[in-house]
Amino acid sequence: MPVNSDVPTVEEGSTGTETKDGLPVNELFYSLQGEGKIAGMPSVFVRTSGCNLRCWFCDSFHTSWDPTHAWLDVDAVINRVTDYKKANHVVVTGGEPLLHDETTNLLDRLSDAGYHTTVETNGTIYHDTSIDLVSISPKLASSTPTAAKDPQGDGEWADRHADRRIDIDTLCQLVEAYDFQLKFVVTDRDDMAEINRLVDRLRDAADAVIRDSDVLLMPEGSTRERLSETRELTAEVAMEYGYQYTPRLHVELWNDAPET
Ligand SMILES: C[S@@+](CC[C@H](N)C(=O)[O-])C[C@H]1O[C@@H](n2cnc3c(N)ncnc32)[C@H](O)[C@@H]1O
Ligand SMILES: Nc1nc2[nH]cc(C(=O)O)c2c(=O)[nH]1
Ligand code: SF4
Ligand SMILES: [Mg+2]
Repeated sequence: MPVNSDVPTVEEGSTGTETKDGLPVNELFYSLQGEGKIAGMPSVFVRTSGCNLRCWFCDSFHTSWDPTHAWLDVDAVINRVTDYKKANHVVVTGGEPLLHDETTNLLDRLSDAGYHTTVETNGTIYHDTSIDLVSISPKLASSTPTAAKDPQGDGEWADRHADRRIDIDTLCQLVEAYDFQLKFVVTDRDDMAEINRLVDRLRDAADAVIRDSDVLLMPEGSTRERLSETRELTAEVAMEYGYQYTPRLHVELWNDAPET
């Protein structure tokens, strides 16, 4: 279901989806989970629009930098999910799906209906809801949209992004409440120092065990061409540090096609 309607005006500093009834849905589709511990699993994806961060590399530009969506109520989302008869897994992603209070209702309803739920989140927002796997992707300094890297402006989001991207208390809440994976986007070997520091801080602060196998390294790249530049380096550092490498199966299979 491509969704492309009702584009809001984006004020400076807004998430791009100020409140209205229902959920701002950018796309809803059936694919294979491409990333993480359950990569390969047939899954329905619900992609909400609006984000509190602005990674320069965001592969979902139309949920963050230029949010586009239709407003769907939870019943409508559930109806569309149940159209995919073979799916037992639902991935709720974005944008930042936990920005929207209504996402908690969606997750509770999906769980009541018997689905396994994964939430893909940047780890800056906590909600008490029905999540079987929280896939946390904390954003590293290398994700900051500096003037040189900003995809559409002059670095206006850089400070706000840098201030918001890591919130240790919220990361602790998430790993304490749910089964989790910590999925870091690797752009360069230099990212490893920050990843190790953050994992150490979390191990100190959180009342949950964080195994090396809960730490996943994912190569940056939203195209096959870019992935071919980052994946060997990412595989090497995964072996060096004992963390798990995660592919981006959907990019390998379908490149940057929408609804994959
Ligand atoms: C679009 S984000 C949506 C969920 C949430 N906002 C987040 O960042 O975790 C979905 C996943 O794609 C990853 N991602 C986004 N752009 C990427 C890129 N260019 N290369 C690799 N991973 C990327 C994010 O880190 C996250 O794990
Ligand atoms: N196939 C596929 N797997 C994914 N896993 C996480 C995704 C996301 O955008 O959050 C994603 C995605 O966009 N497509
Ligand atoms: S946090 Fe996620 S959705 Fe938001 S800009 Fe970064 S990658 Fe995109
Ligand atoms: Mg994606």
